[in-house]
Amino acid sequence: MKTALTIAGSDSGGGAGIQADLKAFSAQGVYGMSVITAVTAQNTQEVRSVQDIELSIIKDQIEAVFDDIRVDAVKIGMLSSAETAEIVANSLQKYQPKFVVVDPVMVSKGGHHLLQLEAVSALKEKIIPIATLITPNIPEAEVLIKAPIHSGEDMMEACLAIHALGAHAVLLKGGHLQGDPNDLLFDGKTFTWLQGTRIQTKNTHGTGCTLSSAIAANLAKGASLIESVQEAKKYITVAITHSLNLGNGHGPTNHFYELYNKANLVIK
Ligand SMILES: Nc1ncnc2c1ncn2[C@@H]1O[C@H](COP(=O)(O)OP(=O)(O)OP(=O)(O)O)[C@@H](O)[C@H]1O
Ligand SMILES: Cc1ncc(COP(=O)(O)O)c(N)n1
Repeated sequence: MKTALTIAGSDSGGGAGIQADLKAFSAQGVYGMSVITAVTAQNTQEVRSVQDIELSIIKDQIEAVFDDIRVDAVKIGMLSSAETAEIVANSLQKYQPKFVVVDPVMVSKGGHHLLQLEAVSALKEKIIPIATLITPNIPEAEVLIKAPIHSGEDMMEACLAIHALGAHAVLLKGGHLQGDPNDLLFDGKTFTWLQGTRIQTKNTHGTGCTLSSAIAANLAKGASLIESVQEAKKYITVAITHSLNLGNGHGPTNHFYELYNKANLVIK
């Protein structure tokens, strides 16, 4: 069985972070493992508090996994602090995983900072250069390139600028722009648009976590970058279509694998 490792924060509400990542790995038929960087006390409405995990424990978790178990792909989510970003980058240096998908998580749907502002430069300098693929949403990309993004043309410019920071490929998610959520993939040579159809729901907690984990799972299974992104876009679209009305805020997406396997959806 292929394997994937998520390095991310825990969401007690189960909709985002490590919990979403492991659900997505399982639904994709990949064995999931986790390194927890921070514990959040969170539900569908808010992040109440955050406890960063001690740096030595983060390093130990990474080493415990890699020293014993084959890791076919890594996904990185919430990093919280500059120190955590650095210890993750330095620890991965030793093991050189083949695929590293980075979801540059910055702010929760409820507006809570999940990456300290002063940690953005560590993300740029330490983590982006080791990314096979980085998957920012529009606000995250705006922080990375320090420029506003309003149109498809702006999205293309942003992909080029983020690629220049050292990521091998960029998937810029268009969900935060008006209209249909079309995402743009740049692999260093070619631009590919992934067309979406906007689903009218408030239950989109953890969509970015789910998408990036589904991409990592497909890379682990040996799919190409474009195939992995298309399969993951299909997965997140089905997961949002059947999202769950749990809690009073942004409910979670639905990882029930039978829905996905039965869905006759083609992403172009
Ligand atoms: N309402 C929607 N209907 C269909 N697809 C959507 C919708 N909202 C987002 N998407 C898609 O879901 C994926 C995740 O994008 P999004 O922009 O929501 O990420 P994100 O903001 O990083 O998510 P999060 O911060 O909740 O983890 C993208 O492929 C995006 O196009
Ligand atoms: C631990 C953790 N990781 C990531 C997110 C982002 O998800 P969202 O933007 O849907 O709040 C989150 N809320 N919590």
